Amino acid sequence: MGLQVKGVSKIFYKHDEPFHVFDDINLNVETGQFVSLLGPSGCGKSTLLNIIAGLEQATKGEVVVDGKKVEGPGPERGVVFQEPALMPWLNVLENVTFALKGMDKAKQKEIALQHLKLVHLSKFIHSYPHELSGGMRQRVAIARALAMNPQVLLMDEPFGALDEQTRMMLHRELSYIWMQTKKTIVFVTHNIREAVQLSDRIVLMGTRPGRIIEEFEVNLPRPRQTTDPRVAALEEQIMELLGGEIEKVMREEMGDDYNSQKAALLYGTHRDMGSHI
Ligand SMILES: Nc1ncnc2c1ncn2[C@@H]1O[C@H](COP(=O)(O)OP(=O)(O)OP(=O)(O)O)[C@@H](O)[C@H]1O
Repeated sequence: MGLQVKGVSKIFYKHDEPFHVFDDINLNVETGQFVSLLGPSGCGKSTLLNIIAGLEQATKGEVVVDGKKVEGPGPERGVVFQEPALMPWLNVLENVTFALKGMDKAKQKEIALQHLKLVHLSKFIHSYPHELSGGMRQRVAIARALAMNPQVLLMDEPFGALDEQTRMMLHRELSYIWMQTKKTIVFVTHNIREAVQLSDRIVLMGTRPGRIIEEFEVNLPRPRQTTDPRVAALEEQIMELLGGEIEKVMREEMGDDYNSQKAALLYGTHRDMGSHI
């Protein structure tokens, strides 16, 4: 199931003043594609994802999923957020079956177990969220979203709060799940390495005003190795493009305190200094 973002603009009102997040965003995501929205803080990635999810309304334009205009959330679009939002009083299995309410109980259990197996949590179905690591909790959230069998999975920095090792492990798991399930995935991140590891296509967003600056097709075999010179070259190319955008955000946030050399040291805005934006 593909989706189209057609001429979407968003204005928020802050203290009665209009704030233009972005204007006239156009994006076409094909069925089964893994597309990352990558850009600096505040460029509107989450807002765009929320509009696709139907959790936020576009000020102008529309989103069309499988030929139908999005008017609100729908079962064909599953969402995974940075915080897994599990119910602490339910165990892992119940957290997933809860999402399948209305279905026959035995069927609920069968589907939940099948998806918990997919994220390698079969041994933990009776554990409670507080007994799990952050990575495991996020895998439950992914299983819960997939159990509802959405054709489109919308992910908003799902691994943003996890340590590097867990994040890398989940990258491999998500790639595997994507290959197994053939879902269409839209994935928000501000991490260049993550976008390059996972995506078929990277949509680079800039800020002030929010817009799409560039798109990259990533035709590299999976799993992608960071040591692969083609991976490194693409990361470098993206960092080059985004350096100016990040500086723009920092200048705005820091005002007179902004100093480009210090910013490079502190936040790695210089092109040789890391891939995290
Ligand atoms: N409900 C809201 N009301 C007012 N302003 C908002 C609201 N939601 C987001 N914004 C503003 O819209 C802009 C875009 O926010 P958004 O969260 O979409 O950016 P982002 O690119 O996802 O950033 P980050 O990577 O930091 O999460 C920001 O300036 C933010 O302050």
